[in-house]
Amino acid sequence: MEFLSETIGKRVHDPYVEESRCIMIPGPIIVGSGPSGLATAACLKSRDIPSLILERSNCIASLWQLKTYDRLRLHLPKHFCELPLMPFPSSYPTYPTKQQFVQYLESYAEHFGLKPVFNQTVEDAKFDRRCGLWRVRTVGGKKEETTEYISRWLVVATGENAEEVMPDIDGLADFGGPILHTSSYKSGEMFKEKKVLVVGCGNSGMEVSLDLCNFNAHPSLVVRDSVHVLPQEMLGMSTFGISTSLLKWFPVQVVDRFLLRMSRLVLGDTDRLGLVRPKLGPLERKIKCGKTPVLDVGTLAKIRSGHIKVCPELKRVMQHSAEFIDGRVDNFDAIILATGYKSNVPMWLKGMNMFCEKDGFPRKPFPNGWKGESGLYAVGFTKLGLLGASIDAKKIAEDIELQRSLLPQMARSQHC
Ligand SMILES: Cc1cc2nc3c(=O)[nH]c(=O)nc-3n(C[C@H](O)[C@H](O)[C@H](O)COP(=O)(O)OP(=O)(O)OC[C@H]3O[C@@H](n4cnc5c(N)ncnc54)[C@H](O)[C@@H]3O)c2cc1C
Ligand SMILES: NC(=O)C1=CN([C@@H]2O[C@H](COP(=O)(O)OP(=O)(O)OC[C@H]3O[C@@H](n4cnc5c(N)ncnc54)[C@H](OP(=O)(O)O)[C@@H]3O)[C@@H](O)[C@H]2O)C=CC1
Ligand SMILES: O=C(O)C(=O)Cc1c[nH]c2ccccc12
Repeated sequence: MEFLSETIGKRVHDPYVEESRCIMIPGPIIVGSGPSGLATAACLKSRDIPSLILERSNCIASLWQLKTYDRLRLHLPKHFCELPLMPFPSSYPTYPTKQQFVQYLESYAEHFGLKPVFNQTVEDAKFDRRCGLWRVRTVGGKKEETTEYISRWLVVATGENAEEVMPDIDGLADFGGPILHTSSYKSGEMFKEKKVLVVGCGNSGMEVSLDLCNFNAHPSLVVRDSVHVLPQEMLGMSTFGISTSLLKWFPVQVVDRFLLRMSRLVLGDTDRLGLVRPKLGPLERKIKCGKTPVLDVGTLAKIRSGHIKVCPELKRVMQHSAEFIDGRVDNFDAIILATGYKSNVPMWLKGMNMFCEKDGFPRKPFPNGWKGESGLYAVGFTKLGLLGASIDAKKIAEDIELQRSLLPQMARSQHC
């Protein structure tokens, strides 16, 4: 098996070998080498099942390595974020830094011998009913060539954050200063003393605003609607940990009432700061609408002290300023779009009912979204972060092992 995957690896990387155009894969094809893809490949490997990971970028965990800011830390305690079969080093702090998390993922890939094929963007994946196989077409490599990979199983691990959401704001194209999405923001270094408009108040908008303050920039945060802000910890424990424990015993509405009462005690009345709370509670809203509550890591204090201004919805943007729906106009030097991300599955996975065309998520909600038909799987679309990805990965590996054991011996040894 090892030998075969190596041969395949060579063929894939060798642009002069004729067969590299169409490659039969002995195990599942996994699209995406983020935490979800790596976790699935590791769980498969632990069951002696080889897999091939296709990754559009040139490294593992590209979201974490290329699209996040320097000061990012995990905002859930580390034991909720570790991948299956390998814990975080005990020397890591409760909330590891981005660099530590990436180092952990690098060690994880090395430990399980995972070698994704980089620079391979999956542009099309179809199930060929005539032969019962998946045909996955990629573009990439030095010569931007097309390759077709063929397998019995396809694991979608492209993530909930595959593409940036770019908002349609009147006049944005006329703005004279820099406009960047949070996925390109590294630090506030280049914004010292500048007035920066941050559009969007999810965790990214909140944390980027705080980072800007720490670099002596002057951020204004657009809160167009409502938002739940919770303390990262309460009663000396993580809010996320308390929530998951309580959810085992109480209905979500009861847990939400408790969280809101505690938040009020720890953070005070956030409505007074312009951060109006939604009608649905924080966990119920996360489950029903996929909106992650903000875990406060210091932004509220900066709003309270006036270092971060809160603004209502934007009406329009002009060359050096912005107008808000309350009629207020203010000057800005730069705009940061903290407007979130979306799935890209509908762009490349064709003809399968498992994913919703509109939002690119599995139609069945957690815990049932991981398995589709014809050997199709989804990992990391649970809206439960890394914890959800680990749960999916384990189930997928177990299921593929079962499916494989049902194949006739001949087909198994021929890997198709
Ligand atoms: C700033 C930020 C902080 C976060 N912090 C936390 C946290 O503390 N805890 C937590 O649990 N979750 C957190 N999350 C949620 C995040 O979704 C997970 O941490 C995790 O990255 C999900 O892993 P994934 O593998 O599913 O997706 P990703 O990490 O997005 O990996 C998907 C991979 O698929 C590749 N890909 C996409 N499309 C294609 C294609 N067509 N062809 C080939 N490859 C493709 C991408 O390049 C990428 O490498 C955070 C998210 C962000 C944006
Ligand atoms: N430390 C950590 O662990 C961090 C984790 N994350 C995670 O990464 C994921 C992505 O987070 P994030 O990037 O914040 O994205 P989110 O989708 O969570 O938030 C996007 C925000 O942008 C707002 N928005 C969208 N369009 C507009 C518009 N036209 N005008 C004004 N506001 C707009 C949304 O408002 P509305 O709600 O009204 O649609 C929402 O508040 C989340 O799961 C988050 O938890 C992010 C940063 C740090
Ligand atoms: O950080 C994220 O994006 C996650 O999805 C994990 C997460 C952070 N805070 C939460 C609150 C409720 C459920 C999941 C999360």
